[in-house]
Amino acid sequence: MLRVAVPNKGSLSQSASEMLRESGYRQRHDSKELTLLDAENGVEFFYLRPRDIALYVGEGTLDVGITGRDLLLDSGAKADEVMELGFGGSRFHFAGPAGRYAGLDDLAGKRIATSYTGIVRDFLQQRGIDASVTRLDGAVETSIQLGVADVIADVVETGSTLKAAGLATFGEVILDSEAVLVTRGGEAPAGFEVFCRRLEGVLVARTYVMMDYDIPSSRVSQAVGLTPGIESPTVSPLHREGWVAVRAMVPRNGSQRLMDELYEIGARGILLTDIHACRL
Ligand SMILES: Nc1ncnc2c1ncn2[C@@H]1O[C@H](COP(=O)(O)OP(=O)(O)OP(=O)(O)O)[C@@H](O)[C@H]1O
Ligand SMILES: O=P(O)(O)OC[C@H]1O[C@H](OP(=O)(O)OP(=O)(O)O)[C@H](O)[C@@H]1O
Ligand SMILES: [Mg+2]
Repeated sequence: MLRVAVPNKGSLSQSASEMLRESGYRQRHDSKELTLLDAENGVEFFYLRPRDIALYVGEGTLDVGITGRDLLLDSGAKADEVMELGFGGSRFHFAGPAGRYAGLDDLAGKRIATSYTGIVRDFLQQRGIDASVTRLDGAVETSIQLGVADVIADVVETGSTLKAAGLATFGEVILDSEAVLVTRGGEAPAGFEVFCRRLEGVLVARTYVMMDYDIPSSRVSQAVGLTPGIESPTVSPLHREGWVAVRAMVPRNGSQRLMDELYEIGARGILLTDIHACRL
């Protein structure tokens, strides 16, 4: 049985369960359920705080986990990132009252509030910056107004929370984060490869669409240059003399522009269809 940790609450929880469901696994229907056994697929899911997930995996108590890259690094756990999952994207930034701070040089001697003390302390140490770090559980933006800190270091997604608090980021992005799959390294546990392949299948199905079109044979090499597919496109004869049908996976982004270009060079009957799952 592969033992998998899944975020039970917060920004990553819903998308993680959705991805697992799309990968063909059972997921809980009630957010109070703490574990769920999917015996048919040989997986047991444990719903845990995303901040704790890398620790369980690093200790070897659980085999695989879904968490944020920022939470993994902050934990200092002996777990490794093995796959980006394409959701839960955020940037980790220093921020202060808008207009007051110009760059990281301004951090020296300041009081920094954050929920991610591991990341912040490592960063300050690497840069040789001397500043004090206070750990807060959340709502760190308010700590400046209340006089507890001069600067915060926090997750920024849309930036609307910072703006509402009259704060602005300064300096470079400390970390680009997203949801990732983590394991402990060493020998892969039984069932791990199948689990990864299923998630990869969903990632690819989300990123690609299937494109079909008909084109005169004389233009096929030009068309295939535009839609090379993953291995190579399928080209089949049509009943109509001098025409072929082409089928290839293409990136979802830019697929409308690609349809325009194919039309320009003589393709007709151009169809786009969603892919629901795949194994490459
Ligand atoms: N808008 C966001 N706010 C917070 N975390 C976010 C956001 N968008 C993505 N994330 C990512 O989600 C993870 C944090 O999730 P976590 O559940 O610990 O906090 P949360 O979403 O703020 O939930 P809560 O504060 O309600 O417990 C991090 O990896 C973070 O980068
Ligand atoms: O850039 P934004 O889209 O505004 O999102 C980022 C904000 O969301 C999170 O807070 P959350 O709502 O989780 O509250 P918390 O501080 O209590 O964790 C995070 O800590 C930021 O404050
Ligand atoms: Mg939060």
